[in-house]
Amino acid sequence: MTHSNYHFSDAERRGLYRAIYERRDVRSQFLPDAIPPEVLARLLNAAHHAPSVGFMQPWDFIVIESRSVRETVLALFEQENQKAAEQFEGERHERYCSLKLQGIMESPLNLCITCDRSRGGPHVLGRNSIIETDLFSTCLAVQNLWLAARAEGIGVGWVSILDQEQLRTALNLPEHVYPLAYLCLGYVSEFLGQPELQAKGWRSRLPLNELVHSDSWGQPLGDSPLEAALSEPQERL
Ligand SMILES: Cc1cc2c(cc1C)N(C[C@H](O)[C@H](O)[C@H](O)COP(=O)(O)O)c1[nH]c(=O)[nH]c(=O)c1N2
Repeated sequence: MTHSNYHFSDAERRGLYRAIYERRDVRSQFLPDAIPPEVLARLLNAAHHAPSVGFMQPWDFIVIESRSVRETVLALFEQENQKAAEQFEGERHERYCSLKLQGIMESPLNLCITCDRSRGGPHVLGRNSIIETDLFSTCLAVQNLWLAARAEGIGVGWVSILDQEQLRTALNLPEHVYPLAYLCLGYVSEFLGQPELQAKGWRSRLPLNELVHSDSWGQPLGDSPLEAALSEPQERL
C-alpha cells in the first residue's frame, strides 16, 4: 500500500540506503588519484544543501591540497594522538597504538568544514535557546558530503585528534570561525564491510533494540510490534 505520491522508486530508495549502510570512515585505503573538480563541486553542493538552523548556512569549505599545510596538520595530529594514547593502558594501549586514525598525506585532498558562529547576525531564528545549533547544522553538512561521496565512490575520513586552536592557527581561521571537521577525501582501493574500529576489535555496533526507549528514559519497548520489528535482522534495502 502506498501512503503518498512522494515516495522514491525502489531503485532510488535502494541507492539512498546503500549510501547510508556502505558509507565508511576511511583512513587506510586511499588511492592517490585526484578528484575531478566537477565531482568535488557536486560533493560541496550536497553539503551546502544540508538543513541549518534559521537557514543560517554557517559552513565554509577550505579545500587543502598543499603538501606543507597537510604536513603541518599531520604534526598536530601526531602530537594529540600521543596524548590520546596515554589515556589507555595495557592491551588497550597496544591496540590503540596499532590503529591508523588518519589519512592526511595519503589522501589527495583534505577539506576543513568550518562553522562561522556569527553568520546571520546575533539573532538567528531557532538558535535563541540552543546556541550550539549552528554546530549541529554544520555536522549535517558533513554527513551530506560523506553520503554523496560514497555514492561517487569516494572515501572520507574524519580526523578529530587535533587541537582546535592549533588547527585554527594553521588554517588562518578568524576567531569566530570554528574548524568543525577536518576531512581526508579520495578514491579508495576498497570500502570495508564494517567500521574499521569493529574489524580491529576496538568496539562493536550496539544492538538497536537496546537503544530505543518507550516514552521516557530506560523504559523498554516491551512486547510491542516495534520491538519485534527491531529484533528482526534489518532489511538492507
Ligand atoms: C565526529 C567524528 C570524529 C571522528 C570520527 C567520526 C566522527 C563522527 N571518526 C570515524 C569513526 O571512528 C567512525 O565513524 C566509526 O568508527 C564508525 O565507522 P564508520 O564511519 O561506519 O566506518 C574518526 N576516525 C578516525 O580514524 N580518526 C578520528 O579522529 C575520527 N574522528
